[in-house]
Amino acid sequence: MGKSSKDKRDLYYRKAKEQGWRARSAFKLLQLDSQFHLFEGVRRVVDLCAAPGSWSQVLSRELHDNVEKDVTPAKIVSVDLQPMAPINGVTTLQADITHPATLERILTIFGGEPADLVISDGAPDVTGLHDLDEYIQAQLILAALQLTTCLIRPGGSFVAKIFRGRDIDLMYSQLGFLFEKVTCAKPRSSRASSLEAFIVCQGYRPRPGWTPTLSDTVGGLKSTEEFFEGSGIGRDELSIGKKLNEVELDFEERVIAPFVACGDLSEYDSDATYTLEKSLTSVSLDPVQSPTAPPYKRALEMKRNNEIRG
Ligand SMILES: C[S@@+](CC[C@H](N)C(=O)[O-])C[C@H]1O[C@@H](n2cnc3c(N)ncnc32)[C@H](O)[C@@H]1O
Repeated sequence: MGKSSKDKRDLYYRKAKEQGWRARSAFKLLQLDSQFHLFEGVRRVVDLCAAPGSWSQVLSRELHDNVEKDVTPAKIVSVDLQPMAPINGVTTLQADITHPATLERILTIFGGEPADLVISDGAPDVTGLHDLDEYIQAQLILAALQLTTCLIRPGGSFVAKIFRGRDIDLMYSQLGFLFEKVTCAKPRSSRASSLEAFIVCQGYRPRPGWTPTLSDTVGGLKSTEEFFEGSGIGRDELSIGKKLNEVELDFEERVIAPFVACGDLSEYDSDATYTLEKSLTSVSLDPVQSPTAPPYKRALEMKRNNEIRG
């Protein structure tokens, strides 16, 4: 389907074309970096769910092409189910982030050294069934987080796209067990009408003695409880965000991540009213053909068992 005239009017879409970015999402990462200085001191970085590759282009420019002559460029690994055209200084992997072998492939490229930064702009195909879409998106974030905890060094950072839904306070509180600082950021280039935002998690600090591990079955993510097993964090503590969501509490008692807007407002195109990214618009429920096959499989099972509505 061709671009509508509304798409063409979008400022960031036009700017991306002019500046040679593969997608307008490049500006989201640039604006997040200008707010949070994500790239400072980064030697190894992973871009999860990276196709078509505008975030990887940003990483390539900032951490490879533009570094001083006497500085060794960072190692950049980009992962997506879709093939990606090559980018200077970037190793691309066509792989599923929910597959345990993907972790080994990344670590091999890093020579067994941990990453300083993991970013994830993951989005599954939407089905239009709200509960199903929310479930699959949550699974993708959980997959990115589980992979990240097996990959990053203490003190490292994790950035991921989220859609601010019902259980978001729960996620913030769980991330609070893993990182010193968790912020929810909405870059100016992210359409105002969209629920999209980014969690910026800084200062990874796993509990002493806890070694995070992935499930060894394909697409078989660990549940949050299984994942945190052995960390000393109890089930009650893990569900505290949810509990707090269910009752009206005084504002200070709720676990709320600071919310910041970033980027320069002056050029913001208020005309852009649509909410879905290009990659979110196709619909596929085929568990084999779908780019997010493992989560879909589980989601379809859940739908069959009437565990979710829609
Ligand atoms: C919004 S796009 C990413 C855009 C990218 N950040 C950029 O700047 O060009 C979302 C991507 O998530 C990928 N994706 C979805 N599920 C995935 C999975 N299980 N493993 C790897 N990639 C996945 C899709 O293939 C899609 O390319």
